[in-house]
Amino acid sequence: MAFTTMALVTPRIMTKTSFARILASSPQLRLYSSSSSSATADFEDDTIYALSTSSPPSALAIVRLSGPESIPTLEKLTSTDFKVPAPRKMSLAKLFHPITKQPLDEGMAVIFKGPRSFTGEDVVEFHIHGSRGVVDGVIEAVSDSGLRAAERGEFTSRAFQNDKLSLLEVESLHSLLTSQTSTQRVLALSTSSKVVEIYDSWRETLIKAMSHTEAIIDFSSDSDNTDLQQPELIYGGVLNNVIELRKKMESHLHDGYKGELITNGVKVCLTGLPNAGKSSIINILASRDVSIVSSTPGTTRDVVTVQLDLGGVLCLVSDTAGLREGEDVGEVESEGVKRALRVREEADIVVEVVGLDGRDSIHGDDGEDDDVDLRVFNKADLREKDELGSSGISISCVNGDGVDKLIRKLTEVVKDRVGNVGGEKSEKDEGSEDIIITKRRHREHVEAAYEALCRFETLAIEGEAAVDLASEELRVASVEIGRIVGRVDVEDVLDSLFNDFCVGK
Ligand SMILES: Nc1nc2c(ncn2[C@@H]2O[C@H](COP(=O)(O)OP(=O)(O)OP(=O)(O)O)[C@@H](O)[C@H]2O)c(=O)[nH]1
Ligand SMILES: [Mg+2]
Repeated sequence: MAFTTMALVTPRIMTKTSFARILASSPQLRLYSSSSSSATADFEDDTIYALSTSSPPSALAIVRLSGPESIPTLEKLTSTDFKVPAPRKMSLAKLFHPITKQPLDEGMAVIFKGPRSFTGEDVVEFHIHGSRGVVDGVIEAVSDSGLRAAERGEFTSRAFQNDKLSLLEVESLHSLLTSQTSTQRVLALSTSSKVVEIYDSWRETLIKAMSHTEAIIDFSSDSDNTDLQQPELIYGGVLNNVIELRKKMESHLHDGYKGELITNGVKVCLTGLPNAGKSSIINILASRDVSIVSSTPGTTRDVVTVQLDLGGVLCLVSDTAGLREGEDVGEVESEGVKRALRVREEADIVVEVVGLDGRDSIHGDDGEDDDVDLRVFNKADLREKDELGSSGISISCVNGDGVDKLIRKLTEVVKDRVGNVGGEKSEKDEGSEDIIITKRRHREHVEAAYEALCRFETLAIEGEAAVDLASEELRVASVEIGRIVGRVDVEDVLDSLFNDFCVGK
C-alpha cells in the first residue's frame, strides 16, 4: 500500500470559488541526540540529563536532570551566592560552565525533590533560551559535570521503576505525546488512573476469589464433607462475584473497537467503477495531488492512503483502483483491483463513488453492496438538475459543488463510528465507569482473562473434584489483568515501549 508521507490534513470545507489548500505540518518529535538502545535494560542509579524540548532553535528550551547528582550539578553551574530554590519554585539562575566559568545563559531553574518528582528521584530543570549556542553550552556543562546523557524514554522508565507510573500510565503518556488529533488526546488523558483503578479492582476480586478456592483445596483434603459436591456451597459468593466480573469483561470487550479506531485511525476506502472520480475526491480531501487523475479509465493501480483529521478523528483515507474485470483488464490493473477489494474488505467505512457510468443508482437505488456506508454521486456538473436524486451526496470535483456537504457527512459517519470520545459529557455520562480499550495488547489480555473465567465457571459445576483446576483459571485471569497495568511480568513490553519514547521524556 502506498502511503503518502504528507502531514495530517484537516479537510477544509470548500466553496465554489475557493479551493483552499491547507498544508498543516504535523508536530515532529525530533531528537536532540540519537540513541537507539533501550533504557530499561540496564537501569542504573546514576544521574542523567537530556534536552526535553525539540531541537534548537526555539524561544525557550528545557534541559532536565534526574538522579542524586541533579541538585549538586545545579550548584556547580551557578555562582556561590546562588541559593537553591525551594522545591517547585522557579528561581532566576545565571549559569556558568563549572570548569571554564564561561557564562552560559540567564535562565530559570526549578527543582523537584524525590520522591515527589516525575521520576521519583531528585530532578532539576533548566529553563533556558532555545538557541543552539545556549543549549549546546548548557548540555556540555552538564556533561562535563559528570552526568550521563539519557537514553530514549529513560526519565519515564525511571518513573516506572520507582512506581510513579504503572505500565498502563506509561502507555497513556506515550499516546498523549504522539497524539495527532483531539480525540486521541482526550482518549490518552482519560485512560490512565481511572482505568488502572478499574483493572486493579478486577484483579483484587480475582485474588480474593483465588484465596477462597485455595482455602477450599486445603480444607477439602482433610474433610469428608458431602456438601463439597455442590458448587454454590463450595464457592459461596465467589461464584457470583466471578460471574459478575466475567460479564463486566464481556461488555468491556464489546466496545465496538472505538479506542483502537481512535488510536490507529479509522480506515476509509474510496471505491467504485473506473473513472468515477475517486482520485479527484482524495486530492480534494487531502488538499494536494496525491493521486493521478486522468480521463483514461483504470488509471489508479496502487492503493494511495492519506491521513486526514475529520472532526478530531484520525482517518486513513485510501484511493483504490476502479473495480472492473474482463478481457480488457491487463495483469497489472487486475492486481490493482485485487488490492482495492482487499482494502474495501478491511475498511471501517466504505465510500462508493458513482460517476456517470453509475447513473442508474442515483434515483434511490442503493445497490446491492451492503458494505457501503456512504454513496457519493460525482460529476454533478455534467448531470441535468432533475437527474440528481435524493439518495447519497451529489458533488462536483470540477466546480466544488457539494464538497462541503461531503466532508460534513463523512465526518458524521466517522464520528458515529467512534462514539462520543472527546465530545461533551452528558449528565448521564458523568461519573460513569465505562472505559474503552485503547490498545490491542490490552484487549488480548482481557480476552484471555475472560476465557479463563468461562473455563472457571464450567469447572465450578463439577464441584470439589475440579476445584484445583478452577483455582488455576482464577490465577490465569488475575495474571492476565495484572499484565495490562504492568503488575506482573511485563519486561518484553517495556523494552519496545520505552524505545518508542523520545530522548528527554
Ligand atoms: N466534469 C467532471 N469531471 C470530473 C469530475 N471528477 C472527476 N472528473 C474527471 O473524470 C476523470 C476521471 O477522474 P479520476 O479521479 O481519475 O477517476 P477515478 O475514479 O480515480 O478513476 P480510476 O483511477 O480509473 O478508477 C478525469 O478526467 C477527471 O478530471 C467532476 O466532478 N466533473
Ligand atoms: Mg483513480
